[in-house]
Amino acid sequence: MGLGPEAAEERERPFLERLDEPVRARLLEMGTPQTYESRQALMRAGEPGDFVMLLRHGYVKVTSADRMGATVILDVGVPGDLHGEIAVIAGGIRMADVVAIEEVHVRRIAASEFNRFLLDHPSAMREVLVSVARRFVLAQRQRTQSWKPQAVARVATRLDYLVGVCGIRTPAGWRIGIPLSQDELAQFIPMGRTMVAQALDKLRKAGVVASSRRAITVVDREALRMITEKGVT
Ligand SMILES: Nc1ncnc2c1ncn2[C@@H]1O[C@@H]2COP(=O)(O)O[C@H]2[C@H]1O
Repeated sequence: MGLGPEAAEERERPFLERLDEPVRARLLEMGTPQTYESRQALMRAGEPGDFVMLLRHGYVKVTSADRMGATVILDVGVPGDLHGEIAVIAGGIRMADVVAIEEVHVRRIAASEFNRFLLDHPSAMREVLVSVARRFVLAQRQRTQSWKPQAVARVATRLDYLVGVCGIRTPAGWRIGIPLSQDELAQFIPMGRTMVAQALDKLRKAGVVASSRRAITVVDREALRMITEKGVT
């Protein structure tokens, strides 16, 4: 997938899926399995990075606090994603919290073991680099989009991204697979909750999305993508 400016705001397939079979099998033998309950932190900002986590089942959110102390969701993580690589590679502290959205199963791999694995498998090293580069590109895009004046266009952009990450095809359209609350959706855009509710209402009335308390379905993705560019009134 290209990373050009006109590319949709999508990310690569999860890290694990991008590895060749023998390398993937080797990685899956490493570390120890662990389970986290919904809302439990897998790792916390500021802690030393002495392990990485390979997500095997369930969704997580990567969160940080803005200058006023409000929580911002930087991204969501899906099965196959790798977390904690930044502090492990840079040898520093965690840059964000990673929190379970539902019950999650991971493999926790010690930093020393993971670093050895990367040296032994240059193709995996490259894929870690791809993940980090991709996050960098998305963060830059998000930052430049935060001044998009149209609230509806900003909400539409994030919904389109979520469809790319965890969309489930249903007869009614693309259901967003991650059970995000309205507060979490607001933290992900990021935008005030009331503005998000108003934007969702406009999208609903335009026949682009259908939503209930924790489930959003993108009924018309083409129209959603048009709105990410032009907005609606
Ligand atoms: N903007 C981001 N998007 C996606 N994942 C992130 C982002 N920032 C941090 N992470 C992940 O969250 C982890 C927190 O611990 P690390 O800093 O070790 O490594 C980080 C990445 O794996």
